[in-house]
Amino acid sequence: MGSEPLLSVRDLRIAFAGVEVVRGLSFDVLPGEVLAIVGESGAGKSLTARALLGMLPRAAAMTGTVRPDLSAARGRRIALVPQDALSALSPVHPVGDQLAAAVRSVARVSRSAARARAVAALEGVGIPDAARRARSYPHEFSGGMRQRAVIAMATINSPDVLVADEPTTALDEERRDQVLRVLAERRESVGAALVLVTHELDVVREHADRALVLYAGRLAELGPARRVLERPLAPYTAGLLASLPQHVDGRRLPTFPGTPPAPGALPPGCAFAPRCPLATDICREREPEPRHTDGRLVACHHGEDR
Ligand SMILES: Nc1ncnc2c1ncn2[C@@H]1O[C@H](COP(=O)(O)OP(=O)(O)OP(=O)(O)O)[C@@H](O)[C@H]1O
Repeated sequence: MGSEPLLSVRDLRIAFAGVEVVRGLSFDVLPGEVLAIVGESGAGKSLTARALLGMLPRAAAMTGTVRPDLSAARGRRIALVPQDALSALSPVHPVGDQLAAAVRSVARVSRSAARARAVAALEGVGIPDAARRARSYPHEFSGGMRQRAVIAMATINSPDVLVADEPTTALDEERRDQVLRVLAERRESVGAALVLVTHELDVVREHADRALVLYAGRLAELGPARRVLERPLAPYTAGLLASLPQHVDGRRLPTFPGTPPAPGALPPGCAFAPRCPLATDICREREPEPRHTDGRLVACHHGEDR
C-alpha cells in the first residue's frame, strides 16, 4: 500500500432541499486498500460512495471536495459495482457485448480483441463456458452470475478505485460469500483500492483494511478495521458490534436502544447522544469533532475514556 492517497475527501456535505444528510466528512482512500463504509440505514453510506464517482442524484447539493475528480474517468480509473446487477446491465444486449463495449469505450482496440477480453473477464470471475455465456442476455444468468458479470465489467479496464455499494444484498448467504471472494480476487489482480459500502460487520472483518463508521452523516470512527472491531472507541461502533451475536474480548458490549434521528430533526450536540450510554451534558451541547486517538479518528467527547 502506498501512502499518497488516491482520493481525498474534505468536508463533504450533501443536502436535499436544504437538509444535510452527509455533514462534513473527511477521509482518504489509499492505493490498494479496502476501505469499508459502515453504519445503519440512512447514515449516508451510499451517498458518500456515489460522491466519489460523481454520481449523486440530481436533487443533491454537494459542497466540499473530492480530489481528484475522477467522474470523467468513470469506467477507466474508478468504477462502480452496484447493488443491483439487473439494473446495471442492459437487458437488450448480450453480456459479452456489454463488456466488450466497456473495453472499447476507453481503448482503441478491434472488436475481436475487445470480445476476447470480455470472454477472459467472464472467465476471470468464474463464469463457466465463458465464450458461450458471453452471448447470453442478463436475464439468462442467475443472480450470482449476474453479480459476477458486473464485477467483471467494473474491473475490465483495471481501475485504480472500485466502489461497491452493498454488492451482495440481493443474494443468499452462499452466493454472497462467493461474490465477495470473486470481488476480492479481481480487486487484487487489478491492484485497485476498494471502497466497500456494507452494513455487515463480518464482511468488514473479513475483507477490509480500514473501516469508516458513519452515524447520521458524520464520521463516528475511522481506523484499521481489526482494531475498530476488536476495540471500538466510539460508543456508536460498540453498539453496532453489540447488535451482532458476539462478544469482544470476552466482554458483552452494551446495546443501545432507539433509532437514528431523521436528518431534518437532529438533536443538539452529538447526534448519537440520545442513544448513548456514556452521554453527558457536553454531548448534548456540542457536536464532537473527529480526534486522533489510539491510531484512529474518533468523534466522541468520551472516546478516550473507553
Ligand atoms: N434522492 C434522494 N432524495 C432525498 N433524500 C435522499 C435521497 N437519497 C438519499 N436520501 C437520504 O439521505 C440519507 C442518506 O442516504 P444513503 O442512501 O446515503 O444512506 P445509506 O447509509 O446508504 O443507507 P442504506 O443502508 O439504507 O442504503 C437518508 O436519510 C436518505 O433518505
